[in-house]
Amino acid sequence: MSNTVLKALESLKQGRPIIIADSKERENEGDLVASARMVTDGTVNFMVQHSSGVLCLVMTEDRMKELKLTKLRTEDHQRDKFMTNFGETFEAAEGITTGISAKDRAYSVRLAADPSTTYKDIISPGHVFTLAAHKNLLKGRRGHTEASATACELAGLGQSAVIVEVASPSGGIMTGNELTNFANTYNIDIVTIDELEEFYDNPSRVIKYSESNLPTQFGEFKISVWKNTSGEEIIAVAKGDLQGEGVPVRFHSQCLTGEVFHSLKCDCEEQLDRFLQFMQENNQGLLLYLNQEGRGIGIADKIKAYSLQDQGRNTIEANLEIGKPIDARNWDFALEVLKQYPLKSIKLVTNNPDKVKAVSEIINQVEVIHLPSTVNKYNQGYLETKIKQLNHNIRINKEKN
Ligand SMILES: Nc1nc2c(ncn2[C@@H]2O[C@H](COP(=O)(O)OP(=O)(O)OP(=O)(O)O)[C@@H](O)[C@H]2O)c(=O)[nH]1
Repeated sequence: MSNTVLKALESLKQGRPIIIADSKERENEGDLVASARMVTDGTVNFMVQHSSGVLCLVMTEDRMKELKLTKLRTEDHQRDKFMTNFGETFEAAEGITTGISAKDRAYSVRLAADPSTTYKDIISPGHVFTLAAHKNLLKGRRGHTEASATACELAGLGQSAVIVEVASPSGGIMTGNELTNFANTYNIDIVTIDELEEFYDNPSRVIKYSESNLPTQFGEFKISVWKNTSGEEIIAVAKGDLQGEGVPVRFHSQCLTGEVFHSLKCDCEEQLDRFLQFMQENNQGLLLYLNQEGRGIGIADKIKAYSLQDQGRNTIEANLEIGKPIDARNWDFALEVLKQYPLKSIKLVTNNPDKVKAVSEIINQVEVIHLPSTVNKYNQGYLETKIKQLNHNIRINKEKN
C-alpha cells in the first residue's frame, strides 16, 4: 500500500501527474493530479488533453483569501451533494497571452502556488478554476480537492494541487478498468483516497520500501530500506527473531572514509564490522545504518574539518571552526524506524551516551554493550577527544583482535 503512495509522491515532486481514485460509493472516478508548484507545461497539456479541459487549482481557504479570490458559495450550493468549494477563476496578470493555452495555464497555476505571489500578480476572472480544500482536509471532506491537497502536502509541496477529472474518449468520465488501463498506458501512479488517508494518519509515516537477503562475509542477513515522506532513507540490516530478549541493536552513522576507504583516522569501520559479527554470533540483531556522514555535517564539511585536524585541531574544534555543530545528528527518523520492529528488550551496542538516552525513551529494557576500538597513531587523538570531551565510553584495544 504505502509503497504506492511513496511512488506517487515522488512523481508529484518531479512535476508529473498521478491519479487519485475515489471509492465506488462516492464518485467512483479518478482525477489527474499534479503539484501546483512543480507542474510542468507538458503535464498541464497532458491533463487538458485527457479531461474536459476544466483545470482547477486547489488551495487552502487562507490562500484563496490572500489572493482575494472569493469562494462561490451560494444558497444553491446546498443542493450540490458533493459540496464542491469552487472559488473565482483567475490567471496571471502578466507573462501570458490569452491565458487558455496549456502553457499559459501552467504558468498561472505555478504563479498562484508560489508563496511569494500576491493578489496583485493575478487577475480574476481568468482561465483557471479554483477550489478551496477543507481546512481539516480528508477529515472535513472526502473529495478529490482534499485528497490532492493531502498528497501534495505529503510530498512536502504545500497544500496546492492542480486537478482535472479524467474524461473517457466515449464522452463520459473514466472509471474502473478503463481508468486502470489509462494509467498503465501512460505509466501513471494510481492511489486511492483511502490509501492517502491511511498514510497521512500514520503518525510515523515511515515505510519499509524494499527488502532482500544479504549474504556477507560475516553471515547472512536481511537488508531493507526504510523511507519517510521527505525522501530520506535508512538502511536496516537484520538477523533472526527480533521479538526475543536482549536483541542486539545498533544505530550506525555513515562514515565513507572509514567504511569505504578504510581510513585509520576513526573507529567507524571497526565498530560496524564488530557489530555485524556480534549479530552473527547472537543469531539475531538489528543494525540501522544512518545517512549521517561526518556526525551529520556531510562528507564535504567533514573533509574540511579533517584538514583542520591535520593542522592540529581536535574533532570538536575543527567542526566549530568551520561553523558546524559538534554533532548535527538527530535520532527522530531512526527512532520511528526502530518502533516498527517488535523489540521488547535490547542490547544497545554503542559507546555514545546520546544514543543510549534517545533509545531509552522508546524502549524500556536497554542494556548497553560497549565494543572496543583499536587505537593507532592516526586515531589516538580522535578517540581521546571522544572519551574525554564527548563522554564516549570507549574501551581501547591496543591491537585489533
Ligand atoms: N565531523 C566529523 N565526523 C567524524 C569524524 N570522525 C568520524 N566522524 C563521523 O562520526 C560518525 C560516527 O560517530 P562516532 O562518534 O564515531 O560514533 P557514534 O556513532 O557517535 O557512537 P558509537 O555508537 O559508539 O559508534 C560518522 O558519521 C563518521 O563519519 C571527524 O573527525 N569529524
